[in-house]
Amino acid sequence: VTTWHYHRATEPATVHTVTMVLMNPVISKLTGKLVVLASASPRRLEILTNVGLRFEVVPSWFKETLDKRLFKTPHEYAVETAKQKALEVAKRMPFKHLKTPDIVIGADTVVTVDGLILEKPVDKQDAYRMLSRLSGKEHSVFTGVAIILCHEKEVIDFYEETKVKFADLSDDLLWEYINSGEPMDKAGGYGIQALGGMLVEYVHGDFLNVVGFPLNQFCKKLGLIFSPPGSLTHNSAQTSPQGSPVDTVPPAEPAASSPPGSPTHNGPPDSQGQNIPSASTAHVSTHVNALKYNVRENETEDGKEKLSKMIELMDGFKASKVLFTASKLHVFDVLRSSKTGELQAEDVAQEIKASMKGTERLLEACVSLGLLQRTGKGILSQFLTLHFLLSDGPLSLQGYIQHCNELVWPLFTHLETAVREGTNQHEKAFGKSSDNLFQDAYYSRHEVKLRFMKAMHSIAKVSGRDVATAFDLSKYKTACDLGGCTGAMAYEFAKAHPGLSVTMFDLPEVIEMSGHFRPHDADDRVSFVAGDFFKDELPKADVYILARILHDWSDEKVHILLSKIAKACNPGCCVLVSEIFLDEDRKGPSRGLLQALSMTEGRQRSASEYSLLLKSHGFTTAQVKHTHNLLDAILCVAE
Ligand SMILES: O=c1[nH]cc([C@@H]2O[C@H](COP(=O)(O)OP(=O)(O)OP(=O)(O)O)[C@@H](O)[C@H]2O)c(=O)[nH]1
Repeated sequence: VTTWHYHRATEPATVHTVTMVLMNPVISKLTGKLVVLASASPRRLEILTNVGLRFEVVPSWFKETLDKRLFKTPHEYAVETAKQKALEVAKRMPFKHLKTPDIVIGADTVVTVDGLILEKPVDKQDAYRMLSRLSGKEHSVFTGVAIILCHEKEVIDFYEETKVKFADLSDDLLWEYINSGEPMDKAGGYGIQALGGMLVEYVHGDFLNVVGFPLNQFCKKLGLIFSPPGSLTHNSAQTSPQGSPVDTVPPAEPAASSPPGSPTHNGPPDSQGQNIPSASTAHVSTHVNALKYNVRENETEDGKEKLSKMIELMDGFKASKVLFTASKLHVFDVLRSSKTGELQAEDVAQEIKASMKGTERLLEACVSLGLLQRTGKGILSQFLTLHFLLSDGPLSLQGYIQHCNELVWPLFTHLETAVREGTNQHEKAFGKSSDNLFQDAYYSRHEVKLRFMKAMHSIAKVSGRDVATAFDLSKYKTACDLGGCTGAMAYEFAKAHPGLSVTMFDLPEVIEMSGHFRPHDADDRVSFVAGDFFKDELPKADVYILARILHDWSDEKVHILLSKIAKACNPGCCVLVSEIFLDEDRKGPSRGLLQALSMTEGRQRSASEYSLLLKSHGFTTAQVKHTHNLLDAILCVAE
């Protein structure tokens, strides 16, 4: 007994010392700072205490009630919840606790299976539902973590995914487990660290992430936050207790000028064989390391990846212009029209009336970008992308490609001024000022209007089916597609919903040209009405469709339009908004954020921003659909 006690008494101390030594470079960065864990989870407390972190616990009051449908992925939901938990504490502390923390850490753990997000069960039945769903299957556990740097007003967030497979579990076993009481405060209804471990066949990934806190990644992030690459202190990277690196600094190599055996930037090996920075070597060698790190960044895998990303970005505009030019010169149409679908470069040059040398270069560039395929010596054939690139055909993007070439490209050449002034550069790009972009620019001249309409038509054709089938509209009889341009979206809705008649409502100058785009098998349930949705009375309908409309307008204008729709709606009627939905943290998709750069008064919004705008006019969000096509969709029902 004595011996046992002796070990119990000394072992933790030994572990503690080693822990402190190993974690010191990362955890010691927090010494003297007020670190707050915004979590009531005893597991998180234990995990962080075990590595020697000193912190206060202030459980968050944030209710985990974010609308899961608004998130494209479960990890975005977990990260956003973690962020909200941490922010709530960061905001509350200066008032309630009369002190401002330096750092607040929030976390949220969820389990995902069969496309569902499982949190903590609300009762035993709920736990049974969760566990029986997990039985015999692999599921993912995501923990989102947010680190708030209160003084810098910065949020660093990340997530970790671990895959866990459950054995086949009998009902008896499940109930026995549920009656133990363990599932109730745990995501997915089990605690892998305790009895729940018996349910598990395998774990792929970070075990502690399942328990509630991805310690390894957290330490890496701390390393990055407090020792950014190239800074004078970042060389203190060591290994975590598990032996994995906790900093991004590549393994130390002796500097070229160092004599063999001389101390590296990490200092001499300590008694455990670990490199601990010594007070005398750390500072000097940091310079060497900082320099070495910068110079050699392109030699690491991570550095190479970043470099190739940079090159891709620098060349991005050339690639776009190759696509625009090949499309404008009808290269893809020419290839399609050849009997075999294959042509020699000289034949293409002749057909498109261009120089041999220039055509060859263009074709080679198209091959390198995956737009065309080379099948033999100098022979090019149509590639899979071709149906998007032809000037006609059901999925032609040509209209949109030419819109990008003729309208968006010139605007982007003035991006610097647009950024400086915060305005659209239409006047600079086209020599004409415009108060109303649609009236003054897009619809001013016949060919410009046609080009613009072709662009809208392309987008509606390519994304229309996914938008039209996003929700069950079978109980509705009539729809009105506001600003529906060529009617392509309206026809898609009519096709997808046999009981629906669709009115396409747009400006008279648009309606007069919509006949050009009428499909040969046009459905007579689609009708066209001319009017201005800001000024004129809206046609009566059960469903109002706003596809690619709201992003063009400020919140103020959106409110004007939505209040008109709300007036026209009876309870139960709905509004379907289809747009690119920004991620809730506005970190993407870049397609939406890049488009915003040439906007005038409009703005890109997230699904929850659209949801809020509609809510203020009495519409409750019923469903959100991320289509993975050009446009997403949200359906909101009038109360
Ligand atoms: O195997 C295990 N899986 C999960 C857990 C614990 O489950 C909860 C997850 O809930 P949440 O992230 O919402 O955190 P809370 O406990 O509610 O605390 P907050 O105050 O941070 O919201 C978490 O406690 C995990 O530790 C487990 O123990 N084992």
